[in-house]
Amino acid sequence: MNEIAIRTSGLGKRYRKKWALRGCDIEVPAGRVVGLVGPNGAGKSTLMNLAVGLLAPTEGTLEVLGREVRANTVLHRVAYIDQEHTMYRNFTVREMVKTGRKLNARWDDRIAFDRLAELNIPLDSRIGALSGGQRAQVALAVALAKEPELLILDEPVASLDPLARRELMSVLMEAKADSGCTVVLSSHVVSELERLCDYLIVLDRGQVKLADDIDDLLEQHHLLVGPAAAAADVAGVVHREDRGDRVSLLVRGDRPAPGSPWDVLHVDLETLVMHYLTAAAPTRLREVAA
Ligand SMILES: Nc1ncnc2c1ncn2[C@@H]1O[C@H](COP(=O)(O)OP(=O)(O)OP(=O)(O)O)[C@@H](O)[C@H]1O
Repeated sequence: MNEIAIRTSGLGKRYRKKWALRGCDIEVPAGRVVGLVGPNGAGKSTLMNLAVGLLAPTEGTLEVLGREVRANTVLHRVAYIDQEHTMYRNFTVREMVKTGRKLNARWDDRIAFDRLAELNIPLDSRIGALSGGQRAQVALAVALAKEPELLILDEPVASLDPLARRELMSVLMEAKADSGCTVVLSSHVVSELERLCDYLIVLDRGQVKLADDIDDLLEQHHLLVGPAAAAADVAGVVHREDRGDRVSLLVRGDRPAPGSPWDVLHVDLETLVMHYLTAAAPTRLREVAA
């Protein structure tokens, strides 16, 4: 298996005059569960669509599973579930599985049928008659029957209620444990990703703000709270919040030496991401986030 599942260099995609993604340099290690986060319009779907060959780059390079993405080079090894869990609504569940078998060279019916049986999803139901949670489960079962090495899911739980979200994520994690494939999933909800993912990519207005192991990110960052007058001496400040003569700093780098004027606090992932996004955001967004 390749050690890098997705490698991009200077990757960019422009729609007419507007860049949806630009200067994107990432290396996603294989076998990981990757969270892709960012506000609306950050470029998450664009990056995912590039990775599965649904869009062509405007500039830069993109390799998936060790090969440059061109029509059909690697796509039989990649499965993609879009935000709408797009499927033929008039097909029955069984017909969806059969269609998958016809369309894919690599395919194992049993993977889909076993998962659908475990979830008590009737094979003769029409897709359009299923609940949102069931439809998402069928989309996942069909994607897994492809035995993908890379599974990409664009906001897979956005339209689901909390119970259906939990069930889908638990099936996803079980499948990941069984197959060892690389999983990339996007979400707006960082707390949801923290439990599932071990690698994080943060996008904001088409730019990569962070791309790293979650454990490393948490290890490398800390919050310093102390006198505003001492802030100028601190290196690696990502975000600053002033409160009178006190200041709170999100810092990437070494912790201060003992005896410094700073209280050092642990930072959780949600706070970390929010600070990166507000650090880069226009004033209006900073006010909303405060
Ligand atoms: N087909 C298109 N034509 C023109 N502009 C587009 C098109 N698709 C996306 N964009 C623009 O590109 C930018 C990135 O969009 P993208 O859908 O990749 O963001 P996203 O992070 O997935 O957003 P969301 O969380 O809302 O789904 C946005 O400004 C969007 O308006």
